[in-house]
Amino acid sequence: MPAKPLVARKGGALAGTVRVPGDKSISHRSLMFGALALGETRIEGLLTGEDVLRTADALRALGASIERLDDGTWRTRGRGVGGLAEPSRVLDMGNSGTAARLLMGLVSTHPFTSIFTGDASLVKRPMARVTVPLSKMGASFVLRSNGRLPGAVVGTNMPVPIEYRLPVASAQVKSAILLAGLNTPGRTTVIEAEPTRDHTERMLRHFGVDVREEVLEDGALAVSVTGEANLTARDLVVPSDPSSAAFPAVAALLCPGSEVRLPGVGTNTRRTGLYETLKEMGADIAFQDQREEAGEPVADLLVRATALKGVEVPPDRAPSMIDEYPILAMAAACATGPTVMRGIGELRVKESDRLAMVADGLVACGVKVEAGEDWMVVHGTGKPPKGGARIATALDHRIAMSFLVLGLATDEPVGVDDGSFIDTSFPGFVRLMNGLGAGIGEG
Ligand SMILES: O=C(O)C1=C[C@@H](OP(=O)(O)O)[C@@H](O)[C@H](O)C1
Ligand SMILES: C=C(OP(=O)(O)O)C(=O)O
Repeated sequence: MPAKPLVARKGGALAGTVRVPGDKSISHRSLMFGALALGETRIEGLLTGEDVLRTADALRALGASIERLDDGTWRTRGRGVGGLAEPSRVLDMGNSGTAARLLMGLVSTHPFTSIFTGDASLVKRPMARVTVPLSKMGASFVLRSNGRLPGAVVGTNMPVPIEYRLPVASAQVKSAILLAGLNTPGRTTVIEAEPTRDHTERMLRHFGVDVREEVLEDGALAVSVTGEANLTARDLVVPSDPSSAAFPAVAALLCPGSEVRLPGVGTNTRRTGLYETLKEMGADIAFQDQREEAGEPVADLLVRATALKGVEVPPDRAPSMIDEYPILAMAAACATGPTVMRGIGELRVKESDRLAMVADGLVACGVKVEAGEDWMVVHGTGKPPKGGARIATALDHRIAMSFLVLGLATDEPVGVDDGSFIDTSFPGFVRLMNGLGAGIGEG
């Protein structure tokens, strides 16, 4: 893919109503569970970002039927739990950690071999976090010596259920194990000390699977599925992605006079830590017409420009806003006083080392930042920083979008070296932002 440099310039207020694309986490799972269900599943609002298209392609290689219909909805015809077939080609998961880790879980309890790879970002990300528990269930793995892809999954024909306590807060690891557990006799349990996004659990229930949750004595949550489960095809509606909505929302907060409405955004509390934090910073954000669609809560967001103040983000909030720290840091850079973020070491193993990329990029824009292994403090001065930098994005969509949002508020423009990866999670980002009045262009 050729690099696509983009630049954001300060303009007037942002105004209007825009629907941001479907939730990425829910979209991946819609296709995966549709591929496991018996019967036909219709999916409305599926994200057609590159990451989700990789999942669709891999599931086709595993024998599922997945089609996009003329009306924009998607239809899957599943193979039943345990019914996937050995792929005759390498499964290239592109930029997507979620696709790679969840599908590695899924195929690990199917008796065949699959080979996984990814792009220059994905092949740097740790995979032992899934291969360790999945090995305990009986699968074998051949990864590079540093525990990275490319690698092969040799699925087991005699899977054993496990009880596994997550060493890192990760919905991807939890979901990989639960997916493996679907084709495993007996009960597979994942214990999480800090609750992570629960889209897998909610969607499995929507498809008729008995998912149990129990709070343990130490406060941890045990989530379990009983295997050799049957998924019954059910229609799905994918809400707009709160992680994508964060970009126009923060842009509206930072550009004086703005008022932006974002309808149908997912408001699952395991995802809304950013919004809670922004409200603590004083943000004028209203959640209107709160309702439920296909097992997930949604609301219309109304965001008005606000002068923000720095806050200390509680570390136990990190799982509910893990992808939102880059955009929070942009808001923090314009706020009055320091914003303290702790317990964010996981940012170092995302599409890029997001902690370093955010800190370096903000410094280049004239912001004072302190950072350590798993923490960062952004010192805002109460007005937008000077800007005037070109930011390296290292194949990371959220770094690109975050700095473009900052550039809408800074005196001098902010550019990114490559915006092409924005399409992995937020196709149409530039058009949508410019439709609200933003000035993002090529260059
Ligand atoms: O389960 C998911 O859909 C995701 C979980 C998170 O990753 P981790 O599980 O690695 O924290 C998040 O960063 C990612 O964007 C999507
Ligand atoms: C971390 C992310 O995604 P993934 O892990 O699926 O690559 C993200 O979208 O910010």
